[in-house]
Amino acid sequence: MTTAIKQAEKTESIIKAESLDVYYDQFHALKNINLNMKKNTVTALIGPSGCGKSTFLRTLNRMNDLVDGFRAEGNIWIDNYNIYDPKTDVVKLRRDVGMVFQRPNPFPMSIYDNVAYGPRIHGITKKKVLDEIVEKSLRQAALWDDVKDRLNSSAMGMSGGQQQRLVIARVLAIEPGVILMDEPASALDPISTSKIEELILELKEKFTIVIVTHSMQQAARVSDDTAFFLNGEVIEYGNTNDIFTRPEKQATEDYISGRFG
Ligand SMILES: Nc1ncnc2c1ncn2[C@@H]1O[C@H](COP(=O)(O)OP(=O)(O)OP(=O)(O)O)[C@@H](O)[C@H]1O
Repeated sequence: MTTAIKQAEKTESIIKAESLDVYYDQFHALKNINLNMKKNTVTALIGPSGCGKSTFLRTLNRMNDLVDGFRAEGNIWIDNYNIYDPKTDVVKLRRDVGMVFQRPNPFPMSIYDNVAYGPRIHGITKKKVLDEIVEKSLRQAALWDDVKDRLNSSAMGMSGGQQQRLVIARVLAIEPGVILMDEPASALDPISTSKIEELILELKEKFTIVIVTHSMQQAARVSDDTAFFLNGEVIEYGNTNDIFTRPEKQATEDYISGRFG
């Protein structure tokens, strides 16, 4: 394969929102969103509270379907399929598009069983295969060395930062292409936060990541592209370095310099 082709593959867009409008009953929560995210990149969604970041993130694996009064118009393409097509297999979508929440939410079971949970649900029963998946996922989540001698201990005995990396390992075990993260480090101490940030940078080699964050420093450290949301609209979207050093819109500049939000 030539370098040019590899490069083209790397920059191919994997997530595309086209004229997306979202409503909660009469409330117009997202207005004409158009974003085009490339494979193996990290996109940060920033903006003040209530501007629609989480709503947008949750439309990417149809988590909002469960919310009363939710309605989406427009299209979201992930890996060339329209996820709002009525024929979409939502179970498969959620396997392809994993999600990590603000508070670590390990299941009350062993470390091993947390990671093996998804593969088991998807029909994998052979111990040897599960062992391999568990080890690989824990290694990818930079947790293997911490826990390899206590795989059968309860996940509830881990620190908050370890629990969040375990949750990431649980997501990785089902081999998604895309990982959504909703403020994944906001409940963690600074050391655990920097471990999660390092992990994000490693994971983007294999996955495409979309992260909601309230930390401008975090967005600047981990993301390639940034979308600035305000009142349900994307005000500015582009290369993170450009957005942070020479934003085109006054509102973006005001937000990133801490003048509101
Ligand atoms: N289930 C819901 N029903 C009705 N309105 C909702 C619902 N979820 C969110 N909203 C509204 O949609 C708007 C966007 O909310 P959203 O949670 O997406 O914002 P956000 O930018 O992620 O905020 P934060 O940074 O505080 O998490 C807000 O006005 C919120 O009140």
